[in-house]
Amino acid sequence: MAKQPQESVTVTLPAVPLGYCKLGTQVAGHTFEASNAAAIGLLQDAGEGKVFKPLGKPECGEREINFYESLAAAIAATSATGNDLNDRGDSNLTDLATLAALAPHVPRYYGQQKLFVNQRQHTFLKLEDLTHGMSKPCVMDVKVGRRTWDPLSSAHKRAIEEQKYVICKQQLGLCLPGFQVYTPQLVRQGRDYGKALDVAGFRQALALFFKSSHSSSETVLREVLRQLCGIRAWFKRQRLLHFYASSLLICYDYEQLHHVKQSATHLTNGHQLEQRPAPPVDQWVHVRCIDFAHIFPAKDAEPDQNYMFGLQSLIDIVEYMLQR
Ligand SMILES: Nc1ncnc2c1ncn2[C@@H]1O[C@H](COP(=O)(O)OP(=O)(O)OP(=O)(O)O)[C@@H](O)[C@H]1O
Ligand SMILES: O=P(O)(O)O[C@@H]1[C@H](O)[C@H](O)[C@@H](OP(=O)(O)O)[C@H](OP(=O)(O)O)[C@H]1O
Repeated sequence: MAKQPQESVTVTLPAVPLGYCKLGTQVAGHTFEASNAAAIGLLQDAGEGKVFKPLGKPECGEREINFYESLAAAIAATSATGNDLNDRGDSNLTDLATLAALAPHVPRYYGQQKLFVNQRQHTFLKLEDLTHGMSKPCVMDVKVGRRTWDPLSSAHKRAIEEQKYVICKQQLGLCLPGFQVYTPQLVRQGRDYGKALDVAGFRQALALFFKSSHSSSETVLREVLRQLCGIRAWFKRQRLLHFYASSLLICYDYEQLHHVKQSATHLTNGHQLEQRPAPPVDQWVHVRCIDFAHIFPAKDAEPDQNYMFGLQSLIDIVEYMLQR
């Protein structure tokens, strides 16, 4: 039988549902790959302000869903009982109140959503887009903790994790899998850049990200410090969970730096300026805990020293930048 001529079809991956696209501001984590239909990254919807995170490996997805669902249940229980769960002497209720207190430091969760991507159905977590409304989003993903392997990791996974970002991880309890910043040109760096950094390089990357030479960087740094201290206060209080390989996502809008500068000029020389005043800083600077794929119950109700060590290093670096 004569062979039919084959039509060559070029499929551009990812194939995503109408109204969705790749999350343009994703700086780290699992991403789409042009020639691998199984590689799935984060999606965003058209202007709705939500991101969609794929569940990934089954055990990771299950832990992350459990985390967000438990947090949602704790928030519901706390609001139903008028925020007085701590005073009732019931340890379960106290735990719910403690967990609920993490909510301001985590992206809002809107449940699960199934979407067809690359011709297969995947489950996604629907989350608040921390960069929503930013015209020039600067985004940094900082992974926290000297130890980034969880208690169920194989010896192989443990070895892989211990060989990455070695200097920063061991000395600071931090690593830098990716960031993007406007300078004003958009500069993006990924995991290879982060893996090559020593402590001085890590500090320089933060100086670049926060534009420590820019006159408005103090406003951003003070707000980042305030939010980091809020997260530290929660970790000091809680004995429920240990976070492995979890990140802090730091986002701010480069565009707003000019408004801050103009408001400052307005105040100092008394002239009327046409420009709008800057919105409140917590509307365009966000620091949130993300990535709960390796979250585990705290063993023997111990505090999460591994996370707190890294978090304190980041706070020390930000405080140092503010003093200069
Ligand atoms: N709520 C959010 N809003 C905006 N961007 C987000 C949000 N969550 C995640 N991102 C973006 O996606 C990236 C990856 O997120 P996340 O760490 O949750 O994914 P992951 O694939 O589990 O990562 P890893 O490979 O480290 O396990 C972040 O660095 C950030 O750029
Ligand atoms: O920092 P890198 O070099 O990007 O390394 C990745 C990072 O450690 C992720 O946390 C991990 O995903 P999990 O959290 O899902 O384990 C991923 O494992 P994977 O390649 O097995 O997915 C690693 O490749």
